Amino acid sequence: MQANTTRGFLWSDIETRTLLNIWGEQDIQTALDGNFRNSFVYRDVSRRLGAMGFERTPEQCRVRIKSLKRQYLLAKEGNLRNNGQYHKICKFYDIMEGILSNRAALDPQELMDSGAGDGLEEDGEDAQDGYSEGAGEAPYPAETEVKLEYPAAPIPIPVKVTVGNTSISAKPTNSSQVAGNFPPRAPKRPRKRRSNFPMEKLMEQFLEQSAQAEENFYRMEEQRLQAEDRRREAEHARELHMLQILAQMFSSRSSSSSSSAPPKPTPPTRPPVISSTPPSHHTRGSTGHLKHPASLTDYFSQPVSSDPQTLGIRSGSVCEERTKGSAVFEHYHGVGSSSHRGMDDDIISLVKSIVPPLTSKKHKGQDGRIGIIGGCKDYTGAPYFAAISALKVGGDLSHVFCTKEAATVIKSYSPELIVHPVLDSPNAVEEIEMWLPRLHGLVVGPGLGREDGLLKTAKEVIERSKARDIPIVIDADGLWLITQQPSIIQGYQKGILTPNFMEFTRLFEAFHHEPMNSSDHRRSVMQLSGALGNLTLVLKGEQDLISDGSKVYSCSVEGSGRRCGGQGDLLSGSMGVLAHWAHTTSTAGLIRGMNPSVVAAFGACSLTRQCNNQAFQRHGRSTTTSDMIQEIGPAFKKLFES
Ligand SMILES: NC(=O)C1=CN([C@@H]2O[C@H](COP(=O)(O)OP(=O)(O)OC[C@H]3O[C@@H](n4cnc5c(N)ncnc54)[C@H](OP(=O)(O)O)[C@@H]3O)[C@@H](O)[C@H]2O)[C@@H](O)CC1
Ligand SMILES: Nc1ncnc2c1ncn2[C@@H]1O[C@H](COP(=O)(O)OP(=O)(O)OP(=O)(O)O)[C@@H](O)[C@H]1O
Repeated sequence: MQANTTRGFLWSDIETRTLLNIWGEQDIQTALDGNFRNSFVYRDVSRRLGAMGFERTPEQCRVRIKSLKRQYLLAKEGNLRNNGQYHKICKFYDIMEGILSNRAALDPQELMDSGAGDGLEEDGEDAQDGYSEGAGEAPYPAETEVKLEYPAAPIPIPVKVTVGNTSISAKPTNSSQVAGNFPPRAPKRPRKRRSNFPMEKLMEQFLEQSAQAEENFYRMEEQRLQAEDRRREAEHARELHMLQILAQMFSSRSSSSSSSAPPKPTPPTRPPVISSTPPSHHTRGSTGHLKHPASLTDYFSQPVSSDPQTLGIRSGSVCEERTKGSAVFEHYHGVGSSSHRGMDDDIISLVKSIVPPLTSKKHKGQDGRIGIIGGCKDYTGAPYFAAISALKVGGDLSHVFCTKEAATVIKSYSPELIVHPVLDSPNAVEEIEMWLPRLHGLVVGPGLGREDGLLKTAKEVIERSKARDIPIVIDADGLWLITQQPSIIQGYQKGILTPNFMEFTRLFEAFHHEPMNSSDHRRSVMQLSGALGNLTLVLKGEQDLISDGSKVYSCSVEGSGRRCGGQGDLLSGSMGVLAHWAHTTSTAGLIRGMNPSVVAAFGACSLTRQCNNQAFQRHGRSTTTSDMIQEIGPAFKKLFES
């Protein structure tokens, strides 16, 4: 028997719909119809579900289907079809109806007649279960560790029914009563009243409330599991960070002790990045980037300040700012400062700290599920570049939401991508929104085009993603949209805009209603970021300038002279993943005094430029974005894992 490896009891609507779609496929139905044993069929169902990004064991799939069939039967038996109540009992009634009505082997009369249990068992799906249905959903063979779809102990469901002015309470003993053994008559009621009582109504209310109780249970379970997930992720991030600090402490100790030369005064060439303790505790390592706290406990327990006012700005210089009792990011570039190698290294070490460890404890999806909104008739390469880059950086799943016409083309580029041909469908927003709860980051714009309908959909998706607090990177045609309606993203702290010079100029002029001062890009970047509500802004170019309105960071990792189209898509796709990692790490309190969006932006810019450099060394003038994508792995390793 297979042990359960998934986390939750609760199936989301989208997960259930996907399961039903798979279960309803012709070959699956045929296999189930024709076979006495069905375990291999559910293995296939589970595998297909996994390919869609939902990890469930075959046993869980089977139990879920069984439960759905029960709900379907209840709704059908309850004869609620005509008054529209059936949806409350069986949310997926229509889909079930569609599948089961096509099932040749299933006699509808038989379905209606089979009062207790599943009522659908004759089709062979459950014939080899090895357990009986009589005691409800719970009874698995003893050795099975599968988490139950329903709680092991039946939930007593108090039912309150109002008839005229009289309230009646009924207490079923367990869920199997709800399922199949519903008493033919309501208990303990005066004969006179019963004769007037609308039995159908009573049953309807009873079923409705039992479904409600079941739903409440699932909701609570979901909340518990989410809290558990967050705790686990924070723990992972914390462990990793402690290891990194330890490694840096050791390396700084060993390099200073291995040196036979007499100790020199500490050169001020590479100032430390992070200080977690008040000035009196500072002990600067001779070679490390981190100002080592007196102890690790101190490091994690200090209060944090990321307030730009607290940090201060000193134009054109590297400076140390010490604020009593606050962890401060100690140096940065003010407006107009030149790039500084030590500075780059310091931010790179922060990027390193957001990279999640690769461990055997994780399951698919935990390191990032990224959505790309883009891909239309004219542009299929851009969303592909963004989506594949997200995977190559270390995201687990990449979804592309594109137009129908673009979908097959994008799929044909790569089996790695999950492609949804929904962007131009009439209910595009709802179709995309179904996936939002599962996405950790969104990239809007690569290859989106500028058709009104598509831009309107993109706008709605951005709004709904903001409501879910999802990091959003906006590039290319997404920036066109923002130029028309800046309020869509203004002030959203998990938003990052990545304009090239042209796109930046359009945005700037839309905001400031005056031409941009092209002699001082730094000032313009800072100004526009401030006007956007301290949103993180990346002006791409010879140097990538990154600002969150309080400081300007410049990324000048060496690239090459090759400017092939699509490099910006590599940048935005990888940034989508890094933004997720940075915000997760920041939530765990592990990036201090630094805006996580800036850390992600800096990481993605460095990576893109490094890829460009490496690809150019191999291919020279013939370098393309695909060549750069091949370099993501080695470049990432070189920058962030060395
Ligand atoms: N393989 C694919 O599918 C790819 C598809 N892509 C997709 O194409 C869509 C349109 O994007 P886009 O960037 O071409 O459109 P747009 O903003 O009108 O820019 C064009 C104009 O801007 C100028 N210009 C550009 N950069 C500049 C700079 N740095 N500095 C100065 N000027 C600059 C340039 O001027 P020109 O050289 O013509 O004088 C030109 O006039 C979008 O969805 C994107 O994702 C791309 O991702 C590539 C790979
Ligand atoms: N002059 C340059 N020198 C070095 N690197 C550059 C230069 N211009 C751009 N880059 C790098 O290429 C990345 C993409 O910038 P680019 O200006 O090509 O974006 P884009 O025009 O939006 O791209 P796309 O072709 O995908 O639409 C930048 O982040 C930067 O790292």
